[in-house]
Amino acid sequence: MVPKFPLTKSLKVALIQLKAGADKKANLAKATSYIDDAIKKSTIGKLDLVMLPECFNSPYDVNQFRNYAEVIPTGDTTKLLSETAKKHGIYIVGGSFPEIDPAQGDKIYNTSLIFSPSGDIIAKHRKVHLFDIDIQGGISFKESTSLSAGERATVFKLGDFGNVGLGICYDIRFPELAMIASRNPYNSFAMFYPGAFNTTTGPLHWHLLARSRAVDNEIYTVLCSPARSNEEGGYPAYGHSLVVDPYGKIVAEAGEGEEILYAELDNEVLGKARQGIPVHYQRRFDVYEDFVANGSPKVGDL
Ligand SMILES: NC(=O)CCC(=O)C(=O)O
Repeated sequence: MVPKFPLTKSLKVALIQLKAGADKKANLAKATSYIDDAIKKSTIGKLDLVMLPECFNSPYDVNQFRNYAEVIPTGDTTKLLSETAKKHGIYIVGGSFPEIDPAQGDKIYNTSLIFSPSGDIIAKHRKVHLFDIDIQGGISFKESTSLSAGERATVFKLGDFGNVGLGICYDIRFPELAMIASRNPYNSFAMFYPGAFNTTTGPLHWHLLARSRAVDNEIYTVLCSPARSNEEGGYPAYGHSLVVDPYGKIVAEAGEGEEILYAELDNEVLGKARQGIPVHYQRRFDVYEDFVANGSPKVGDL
């Protein structure tokens, strides 16, 4: 008998691995056209959710974020994603895009929005850990030169399916966000990460991190990347959008180009993983602290 676990029914998803260019209008048109196509051509039956990658409406470039930034909820990107979710009656994980917040002195954030099938925003996550790295002979990137960091973890209710945690790309390197989302009282069944790893760090850690967060927490991890760009001087996104199950097994993986990736998050698999290998219930909080229940992590959805 499979006990009752946090994913109440299977969730059918499509991940849109697309390449964004300099023209914002064209990026938005491409995203909606891919969403329409994903729904029309679904190979797994009726979809519940469609996900976009990190920075899908702009180049991934610290010098460009301010030029593409929009106020939420009045900006074009928010309006378009809301209309698209409503038109199709589907959840949308709106990748991420640069947000400008006039209430915070015009600070810019790397922000992800989740839309319900009626077009309402049900969650908003501002990237908590900014991507500041410098690998000799590899890649240097410093998001903090133009972006500000979010101040809280994000967990939201995905209708009847259950709870989900949300992070953006570099956030996946910090196990705490997934740990917070998967433990009581949040008890999420998945972490969603729009993310743009690159050709240096992707081969090193993309799969390892997705599988680690999945197996540590016995949850699904869902990572949606931009397609690889071969433009001179552009950010070399890794591609390989990925869905990993609670055993740490890859259930779907994209290549490097533009692609729609379909996957089903199976509630029975999640139940069986937790039943068969019950680490989820064997933690020794008498030996080490349950920092999620006893501490007070900052968690929100909007
Ligand atoms: N967009 C990002 O946060 C990139 C993160 C990344 O590539 C990494 O290695 O971490």
